Amino acid sequence: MLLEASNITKVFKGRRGAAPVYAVKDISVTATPGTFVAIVGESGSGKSTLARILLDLISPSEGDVTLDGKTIRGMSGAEHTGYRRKVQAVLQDPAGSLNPRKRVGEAIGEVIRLHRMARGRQEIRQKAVEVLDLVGMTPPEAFMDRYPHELSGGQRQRVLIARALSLNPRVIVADEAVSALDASVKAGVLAIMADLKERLGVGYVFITHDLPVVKKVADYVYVMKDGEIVEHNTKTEIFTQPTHPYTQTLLAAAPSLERATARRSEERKKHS
Ligand SMILES: Nc1ncnc2c1ncn2[C@@H]1O[C@H](COP(=O)(O)OP(=O)(O)OP(=O)(O)O)[C@@H](O)[C@H]1O
Repeated sequence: MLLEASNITKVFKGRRGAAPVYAVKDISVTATPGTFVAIVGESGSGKSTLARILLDLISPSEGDVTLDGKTIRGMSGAEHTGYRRKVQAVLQDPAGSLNPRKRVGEAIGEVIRLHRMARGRQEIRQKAVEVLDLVGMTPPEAFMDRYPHELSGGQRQRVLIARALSLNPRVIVADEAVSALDASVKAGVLAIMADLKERLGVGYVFITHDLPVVKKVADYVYVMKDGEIVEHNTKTEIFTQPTHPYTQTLLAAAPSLERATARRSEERKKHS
């Protein structure tokens, strides 16, 4: 399977007579199952806009997204549904993405039922247990009846990954999916994602401003700045021989960013 965004431009109307905003400009990205692709860039560089386009939530102004050569805009209703199953989202803010009134088992079960991934209460429950197990929430039965507020941030993020997995996706688009988590929890969720890549062949388009995370898990990296991709290469090349000045600046700033993040996390712990 090959997911391709080709020459994508997205223009938003300027607010109250302001000039139009070119959120992404003529960018091309590819993703495949079993590969961890990272899109890195600072705030406002267009990463989330690209994520929303890949997830078929908004349409590009120019360019096309294709899955195995078939463009999204040419897809029938049934093909769209298939696309949205194969390309799943795991977004930031796990608290906001889960309905506070639904238990974990229900939240996952309703997605399974809606997409007819299993039939009947027993089979649906079994599938939900299976995906919770896959994300390391063990024993899964202990989590099925919990509400989101009874889970930690890392556990909520795992539930979101489990819910996405219940649809057997080939690629998961993860937008700042671990950014809000403390370092050790973040490492745990990333380890699960890497494990799913190895065991199930899931691919990722992993959107982040967090270079240490990219260094840890990515296979291939796209660097975005002001709506453009300024450089893309294998992770090793990006980290050892960055060619674009912007990538070099990002890398030079990374160690201090890492220290600042660790400091913030320490301070949060002290105050909590
Ligand atoms: N619906 C919209 N209408 C107008 N402008 C928008 C809209 N969505 C995004 N933009 C603008 O497009 C640009 C890129 O935004 P985007 O959210 O994609 O960047 P980002 O790299 O994901 O940033 P962040 O990490 O802060 O979310 C920004 O200038 C933003 O203000």
